Amino acid sequence: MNCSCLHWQVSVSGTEAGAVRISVAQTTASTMAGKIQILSPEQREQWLSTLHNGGQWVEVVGRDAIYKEFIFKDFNQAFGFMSRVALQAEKMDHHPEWFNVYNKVQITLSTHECGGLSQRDIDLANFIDQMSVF
Ligand SMILES: C[C@H](O)[C@H](O)[C@H]1CNC2=NC(N)=NC(=O)C2=N1
Repeated sequence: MNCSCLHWQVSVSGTEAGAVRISVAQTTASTMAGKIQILSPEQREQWLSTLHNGGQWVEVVGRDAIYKEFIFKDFNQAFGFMSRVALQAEKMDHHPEWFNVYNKVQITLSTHECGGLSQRDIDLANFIDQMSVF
């Protein structure tokens, strides 16, 4: 399996009565080196409430993702912004879910690999915010 967010530690031990005890515990993603980790509640709260977040990314209800709407002067500006974001997304191998009508761009970020928010979403969100002001 390629998803690395949930890790289950299964241990099997004998009991005095001869039965087998199986205990299952969820371990933290941070024990798995090199895999993308889902953000902790503290990390997401910290980012969502800091100035790095232009203040307008919001958590999606019912899904572990963040969302923001951008309004530009016209389609030309909106599409220029999308082009810059697209190039960076491809470089990062991390792509937004987005919707565009004329001067409006709605963006949702989440990480498929772990089924939720990761540092990659925060990094891409920070880049997107930088690209939205010109
Ligand atoms: C197979 C490919 O590497 C993955 O699907 C990449 C591409 N773009 C991606 N984009 C996003 N948002 N999350 C991912 O986990 C992701 N993974």
